[in-house]
Amino acid sequence: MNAPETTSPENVRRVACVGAGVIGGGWVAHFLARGYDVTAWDPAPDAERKLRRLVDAAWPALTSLGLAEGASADRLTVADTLEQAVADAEFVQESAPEKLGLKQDLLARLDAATPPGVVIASSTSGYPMTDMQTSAADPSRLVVGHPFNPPYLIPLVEVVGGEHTDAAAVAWAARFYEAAGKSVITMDNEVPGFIANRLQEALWREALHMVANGEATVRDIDLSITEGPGLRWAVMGPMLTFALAGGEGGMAHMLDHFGPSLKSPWTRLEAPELDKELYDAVVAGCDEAADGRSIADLVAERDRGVIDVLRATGRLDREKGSSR
Ligand SMILES: NC(=O)C1=CN([C@@H]2O[C@H](COP(=O)(O)OP(=O)(O)OC[C@H]3O[C@@H](n4cnc5c(N)ncnc54)[C@H](O)[C@@H]3O)[C@@H](O)[C@H]2O)C=CC1
Ligand SMILES: C[N+](C)(C)CC(=O)CC(=O)[O-]
Repeated sequence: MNAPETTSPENVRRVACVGAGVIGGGWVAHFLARGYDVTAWDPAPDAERKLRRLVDAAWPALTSLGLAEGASADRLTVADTLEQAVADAEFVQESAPEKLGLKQDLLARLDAATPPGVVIASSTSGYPMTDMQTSAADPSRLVVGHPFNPPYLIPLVEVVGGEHTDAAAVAWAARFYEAAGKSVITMDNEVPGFIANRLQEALWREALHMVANGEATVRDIDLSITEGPGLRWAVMGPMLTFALAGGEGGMAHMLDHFGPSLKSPWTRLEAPELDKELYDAVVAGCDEAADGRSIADLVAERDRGVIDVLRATGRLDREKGSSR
């Protein structure tokens, strides 16, 4: 970074969130619950109303998890301009739409307006930072901090820099997210699609094939995960889960036994064409699966379920030991 960092990651008090939709709003709720002062900016005319509604909807879940000392939704300020939002920020989280040109311009604007030495993270779900940092005067402080929806409940953040990012900025961001209660995976190189999204997209691609081919309904696909592997994945990842499939022989036996099936042609399908038929089938299938529940109902149901899983697997107890 061009200037020495002004605040250590553990001492950050003021965070700016730029872009306040599903993810930016989720970040705002998370940082507020962790006791930060948060300034948000979003150019949409009704952004403040939507943001406060999102925070209000998340607050009961966050309260049941336990708020940091002094945490309050009143510590949110919605700024009139991007420049005002970041003027005093000690960390900036960008969560604008996933459009490369927009991210390039926005990160350059943020870099110009944010105090020197302050790390700026993008929530991008797939662009490499090398491609996004092209217009910034100081690209060295720009990192990816990829969250999972909703950022106020799902702990994981994937952190990685670009070719022009200073390694110190990546390390600073990882320490900051950890101090803010997140679980961090730091990548040394720009893995295409990061780690978790590569895995999720592989599953998603196969699910779309099955809907397109009439092999499974949207409901079958969701049930196959929630009543099947998804239950195990909340406890152990796919690697250790499959090691147990090898019995006492562990992963070695699992590979000897089932390794050859990896060569089956269906295990590496190309992405299906997202034509109107498939699009309509997936949207209609989700409406049917929602069974009259609104998006707000589903968000509340998801949040309750995630909290139950975090609690049942001891993650909340572990978190109590963290600094915030
Ligand atoms: N939706 C998801 O599940 C996840 C999304 N992400 C990433 O988070 C970012 C935001 O995605 P969502 O929140 O889903 O989108 P969204 O559409 O819900 O929100 C985007 C917000 O950005 C605002 N915006 C538009 N132009 C802007 C600009 N020039 N500067 C600042 N804000 C601007 C919009 O008014 C809107 O409120 C994307 O990079 C996406 O890839 C990451 C993880 C999960
Ligand atoms: C759908 N998505 C690719 C934007 C999802 C993510 O990036 C992470 C998540 O929340 O699953």
